[in-house]
Amino acid sequence: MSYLRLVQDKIQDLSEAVSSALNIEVTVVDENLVRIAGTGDFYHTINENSPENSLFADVLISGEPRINIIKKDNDICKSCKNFIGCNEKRNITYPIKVENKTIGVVSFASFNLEQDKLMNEKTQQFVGMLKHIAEMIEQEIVSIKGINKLKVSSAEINEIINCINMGIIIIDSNQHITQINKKAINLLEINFSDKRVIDKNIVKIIQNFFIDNTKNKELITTWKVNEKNIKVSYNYDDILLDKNTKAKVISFSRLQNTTGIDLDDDNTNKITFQHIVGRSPSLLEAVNKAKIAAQSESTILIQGPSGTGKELFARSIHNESARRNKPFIAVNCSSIPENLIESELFGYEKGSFTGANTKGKLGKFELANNGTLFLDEIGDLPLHLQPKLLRVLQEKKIDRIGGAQPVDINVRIISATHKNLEDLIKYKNFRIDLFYRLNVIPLNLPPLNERGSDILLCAEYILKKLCNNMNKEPKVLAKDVQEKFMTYDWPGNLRELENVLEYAVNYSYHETITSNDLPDYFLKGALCEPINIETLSEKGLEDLTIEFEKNIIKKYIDIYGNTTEGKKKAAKKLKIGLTTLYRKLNDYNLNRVGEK
Ligand SMILES: Nc1ncnc2c1ncn2[C@@H]1O[C@H](COP(=O)(O)OP(=O)(O)OP(=O)(O)O)[C@@H](O)[C@H]1O
Repeated sequence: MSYLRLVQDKIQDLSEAVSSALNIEVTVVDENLVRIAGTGDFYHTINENSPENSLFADVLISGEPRINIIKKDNDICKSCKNFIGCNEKRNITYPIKVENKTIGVVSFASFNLEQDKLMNEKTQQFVGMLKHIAEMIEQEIVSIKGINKLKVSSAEINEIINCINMGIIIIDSNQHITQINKKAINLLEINFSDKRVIDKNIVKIIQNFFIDNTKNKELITTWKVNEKNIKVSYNYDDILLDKNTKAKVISFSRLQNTTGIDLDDDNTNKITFQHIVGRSPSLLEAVNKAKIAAQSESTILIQGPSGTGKELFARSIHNESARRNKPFIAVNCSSIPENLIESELFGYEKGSFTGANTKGKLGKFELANNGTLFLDEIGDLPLHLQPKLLRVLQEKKIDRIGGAQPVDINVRIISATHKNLEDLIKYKNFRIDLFYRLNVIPLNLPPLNERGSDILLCAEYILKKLCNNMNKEPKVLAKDVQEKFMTYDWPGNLRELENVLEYAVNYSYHETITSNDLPDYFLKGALCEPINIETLSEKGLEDLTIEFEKNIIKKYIDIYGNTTEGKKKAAKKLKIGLTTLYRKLNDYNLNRVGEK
């Protein structure tokens, strides 16, 4: 994986902003010549390779900018494999360098006469902007590399790869595993923690491990793990962790086996309605409605605030439906970069995304065939993909990217959102026709603070589970803790309850959990503490802003948990990228928040 890929969605956002401000097209290509971002015509070839004899390759190799290249007159362009298919007129390409090594290029291009005139007139200005963009990207990469360098062998790198919804294994030049993410552990069904895998030769885990030495391909193979055959599609990249350490990053996902049982998602601990705790009328109404819905084939839309159990409901419905032995595939529409959602959902044909010879990729719809597709955070599905989803719902066919024929599909859709879809419809961010198709059976989950004594029932259930998992003696809540639980607002709902209890189980040394064992933020009770004007007078606005930001970040981590998942949630709530959150946690020395 190139470093540019780690910030792909940011670079795409930046390219789109620059393109609309300047009215020219922008693209960024990484050191493997893979297009990372692009606007206009370039957009359609994101993730594809540029030819090896292209202008971009020339800038990558020389490390020098190429200015005002007119395609029809330029020798490199004329000998480029893509000369005929390329509609560019004029181009300025600038190298992106990190520590004097060219790791990619950023390019402005014209595709019509108006853009061409503009580029000709403003060449110097554009070169200056390209230099600036290249430096911005460089700074972002340097900060990521900084983390890598500092913590190459620490949990930090693991946290980053844990955010990726694919199995990731990093091996050194001796084939010893240096990092593995949780998804990989799940997919390979290894029943012990990453600590016992790290430093092992990969063949001790994947007995028949062998890497086909053709780069940039997505390959399909069957790995033997603990005498079990696991069919995967994988690819790999060589990376340089620091000056001397070469590593391979293997990314993979699991494919359906011949029986059609879901292998892609960890649905092994079959969750059913029995796992949904609570007796409050609003919850029971939702459970009863969901049980009836499980017997039908209609689409279901689950609405409710974050952490109220939407995924738990979706899995329960699937596992009690006629599709229970077929795949349950969950997709979080907000965590996949916008430019990748289409290929994630619908897949692509061989050759349409390059890594030119790739065997194509199955989309989530096909992986979920005959089963259930859970579209979480459906409110974040980009507008331009909404008609495509509507078509699948209406016609039960999908169009793979680059595919000639539609593919028949039999998938039940359960979608969920914490957003108010009616509001999104009002502001034209969600199509009303799609809403009606998804919302055949609406399920509304109440927030925890409206479930009355369910709070204590859930607390008891979660406490038992936690003590069991953490090998601790069973614990109970002191009376005053129960009272606090009943009056607290629970903005993070069940997830926050789980986090508060996990903290308490860690820090209580007695059978009874008292207030002393609870995290500070919970005891203070509110997300934002009131501002005391008296204590502010000495500080300037900048210091106060920093302090405020630090407090907010700390409290969100407290609520959502100091885990990768928790950080993802916190970043989402704060509307910042995960990389930004990591940087701020580092800057504010908050990497150990949540610990007393
Ligand atoms: N009624 C319940 N009883 C027991 N555990 C629950 C209940 N509801 C939710 N949980 C637990 O709370 C956690 C959060 O639930 P879940 O992920 O399903 O919420 P969500 O609404 O999908 O959250 P988000 O919108 O943030 O994705 C999970 O660990 C889930 O098992």
